[in-house]
Amino acid sequence: MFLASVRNYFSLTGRRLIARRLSSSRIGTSFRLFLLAVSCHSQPLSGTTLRVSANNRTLIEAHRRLMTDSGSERGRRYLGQEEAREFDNSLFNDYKFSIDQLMEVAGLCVAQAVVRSYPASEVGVASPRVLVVCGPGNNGGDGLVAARHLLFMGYDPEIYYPKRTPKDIYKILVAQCEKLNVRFLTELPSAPDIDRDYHVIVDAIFGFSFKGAVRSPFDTVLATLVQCSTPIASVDVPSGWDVENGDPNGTGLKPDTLVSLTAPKTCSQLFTGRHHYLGLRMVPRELASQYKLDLPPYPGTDQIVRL
Ligand SMILES: NC(=O)C1=CN([C@@H]2O[C@H](COP(=O)(O)OP(=O)(O)OC[C@H]3O[C@@H](n4cnc5c(N)ncnc54)[C@H](O)[C@@H]3O)[C@@H](O)[C@H]2O)[C@H](O)CC1
Ligand SMILES: [K+]
Repeated sequence: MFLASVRNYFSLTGRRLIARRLSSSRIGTSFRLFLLAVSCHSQPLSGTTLRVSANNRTLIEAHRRLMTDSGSERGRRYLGQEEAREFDNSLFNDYKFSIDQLMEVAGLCVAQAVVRSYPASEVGVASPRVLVVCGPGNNGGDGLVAARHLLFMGYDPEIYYPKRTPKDIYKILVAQCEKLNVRFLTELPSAPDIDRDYHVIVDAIFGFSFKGAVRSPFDTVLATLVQCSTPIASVDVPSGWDVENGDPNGTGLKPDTLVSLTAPKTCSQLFTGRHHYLGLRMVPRELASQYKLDLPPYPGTDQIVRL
């Protein structure tokens, strides 16, 4: 009865990964996963009368154990925060890729994922309106590139970029967008205005270097975006999520689409949105095998693959 209710809840909320595990595993594991799921959702369990009175420490520990146990879901290996940084450094230092090259492909992948998830034919307008919210680091840079490609793909992007890091790479990306008449907003619209004016939000705020509590001005930015019902497409990591532990307090974004870059980060196992893609098809075979990455093959000449 207990497990049946839990299964019912997960099927209702579309938690496919966890539900799959719940139905196939031992009670101990099931209970652990149940704790994990509750820890990810502060809202009451709709449609059930379940109540769990475990303290946060227990939940976080359960969550951490899940992360450790399931690092190789379907033979794929996820990158933790430190590994993602090392992996990145190796692409730069050992393989001599430049940040401009990687960011260009990353942004192109994000634009492709947005168009694939929200095609104009389904959105119902010729040029779907996209709000691209950019953070201060390279995740934000991916967003600037994505906005430019979305424009060339016939979409209508606008950018909110409140904290501009004064580095040439970002200045050039901004200048390109400005020259192409992509509008930069000086203020983030309210959630109702976003829902009225945009069809998709691209979350390019934080990626794999995010750490600790969200600092200003992004605390208020996230607080607004979580209230939106417009679908969110997150770049690499849903903003507000811990790169490894996800969103145990339920305060981060809840994207509908996630575009993991190079390899999925550990927290992506907790993603429950409809579309999960892998992009940045520039991982050398030797590096993949060094990190024991079993990445899915990309179809044909595609830059993204659905996970
Ligand atoms: N090889 C690859 O996979 C590539 C990935 N790319 C993208 O780059 C990001 C990682 O970029 P990085 O600059 O290292 O970090 P972030 O963009 O995640 O953010 C750093 C930025 O954010 C600030 N910050 C960190 N924590 C907080 C906080 N709690 N509150 C407020 N601000 C915070 C920090 O100070 C920095 O300013 C990766 O995810 C991909 O999206 C590259 O584009 C290509 C190569
Ligand atoms: K992000």
